[in-house]
Amino acid sequence: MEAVVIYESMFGNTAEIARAVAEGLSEQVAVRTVEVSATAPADDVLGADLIVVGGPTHAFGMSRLASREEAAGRRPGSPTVERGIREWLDALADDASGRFGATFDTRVKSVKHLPGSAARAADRVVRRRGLSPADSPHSFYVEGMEGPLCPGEVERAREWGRELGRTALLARQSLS
Ligand SMILES: Cc1cc2nc3c(=O)[nH]c(=O)nc-3n(C[C@H](O)[C@H](O)[C@H](O)COP(=O)(O)O)c2cc1C
Repeated sequence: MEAVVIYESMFGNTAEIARAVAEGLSEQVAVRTVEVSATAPADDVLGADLIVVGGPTHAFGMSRLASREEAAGRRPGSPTVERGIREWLDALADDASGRFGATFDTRVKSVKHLPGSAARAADRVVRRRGLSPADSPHSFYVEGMEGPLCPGEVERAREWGRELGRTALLARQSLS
């Protein structure tokens, strides 16, 4: 069983969560962690049974080029990522169907009551692509617009990774 964690991150918070999720997963399954702009979706998911996708919440949903440019403007030297998880999912072929999928995001704790979440938006696309959800979309919280992560979130992400690994393994065993 192999998992791949695909992530997008402008300020490093989602990257840290992605690494923690991968750490948790690695207790159960083989795992690769891939930054979203690094390669093409078809190569990223090759051989993966579980695809975990995460990114920052921008303007109540997944980032767009304009919101990534706005983020980059806040922190000189940060990358203007041409491709975020929205574009990555758009380019993911329908033949990824039949695998397990899970989504996560980071977002600001003080506006926790607001409905917008990149993870939920990504989850809708993942389902449309025919992946079977391994869990509900998960949010991890940052203190302010640029972070840092709230206390305990890295540990929570590691635990979620463990759970995902267990769920995906059990689901695959029950299918075979
Ligand atoms: C342009 C922009 C729009 C944002 N919109 C939201 C939002 O709608 N809701 C929210 O909770 N956080 C919002 N944020 C805060 C981001 O979620 C936060 O920057 C992100 O979690 C940090 O992740 P990263 O370090 O991986 O980039 C926004 C940030 C930026 C730069």
